[in-house]
Amino acid sequence: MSRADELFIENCKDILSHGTWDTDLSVRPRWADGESAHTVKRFGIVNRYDLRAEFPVQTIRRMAFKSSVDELLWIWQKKSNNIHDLGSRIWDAWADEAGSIGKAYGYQLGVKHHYAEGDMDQVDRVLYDLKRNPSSRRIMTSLYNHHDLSEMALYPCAWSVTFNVTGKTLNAILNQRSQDMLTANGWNVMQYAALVHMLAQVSGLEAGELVHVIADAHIYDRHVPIVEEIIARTPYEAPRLVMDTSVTDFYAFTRDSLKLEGYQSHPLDVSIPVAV
Ligand SMILES: Nc1nc(=O)c2c([nH]1)NC[C@@H]1CN(c3ccc(C(=O)N[C@@H](CCC(=O)O)C(=O)O)cc3)CN21
Ligand SMILES: O=c1ccn([C@H]2C[C@H](O)[C@@H](COP(=O)(O)O)O2)c(=O)[nH]1
Repeated sequence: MSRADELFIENCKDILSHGTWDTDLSVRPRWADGESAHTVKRFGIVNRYDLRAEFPVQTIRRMAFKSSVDELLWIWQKKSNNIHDLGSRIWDAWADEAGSIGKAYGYQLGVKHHYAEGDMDQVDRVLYDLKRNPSSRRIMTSLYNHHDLSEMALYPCAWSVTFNVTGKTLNAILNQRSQDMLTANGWNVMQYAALVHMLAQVSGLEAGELVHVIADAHIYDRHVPIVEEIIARTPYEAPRLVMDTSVTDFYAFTRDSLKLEGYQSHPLDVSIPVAV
């Protein structure tokens, strides 16, 4: 069975049986009908995915792999904060009339900073260090810029990545302050796993481990029946990730450069409501 399923099932069972509900507290997120979106949560979940063993994609529910890679490229490659540059509608609820989500995600990665080696944005700094300073312990990105929080439609959730080169292997820690388990756990894991594979390929490295650290891992009240249904299913084996190996420049990847070969999954007939 896919390791991504195993961990998701384990995490959700833990949250549902030992989690803490915020039903008695006032909360920020709302459902489309205006009701408060409450959650049950566990604090401090750490999941390790060995990308050498298999690609971490859930099979207990069909995952929109290409769409998740498209969002990742929107943030990391296009460095855009405008939904008109995104292929899906997943950020529509947070965009203004011009399509902007404010100074969040892609905007932060596109800001140039001054370093001793020259002016670069955070992505180019990572690409530079992976090639020229692989022994560095300072290869990391951060979207959580307090100076700009008041101008972000939503504060960054998957907010920091620490890269580490060990031998010829590229490992990464994804730090996430808040995780909507049903909507985005599988989504965030597969897109950041894809990022590690892409960065490894253009840096002459092999993808190693993805460590996912989640501070607040929660399940929304209206998601509980859907989670219960999907975690009772029997997972399939993980598919194989096939990458276009001719790509040597991170900026040349497209959503079609990565494919899942032999992806078997269970269909999900209901649509998942997303709390805004
Ligand atoms: N409450 C909440 N949960 C989130 O996961 C979340 C937010 N808000 N706000 C910002 C982004 C938007 N995210 C989203 C929102 C929707 C889907 C979603 O509907 N995914 C579907 C269809 C994807 C497609 O259009 O292809 C899926 O099946 O994965 C995924 C991530 C993750 N983030
Ligand atoms: O990549 C993402 C983006 C967002 N989320 C979820 C986590 C929370 O449920 C909401 C954000 O609400 P906050 O009150 O700001 O924590 O969005 C995610 O899981 N992954």
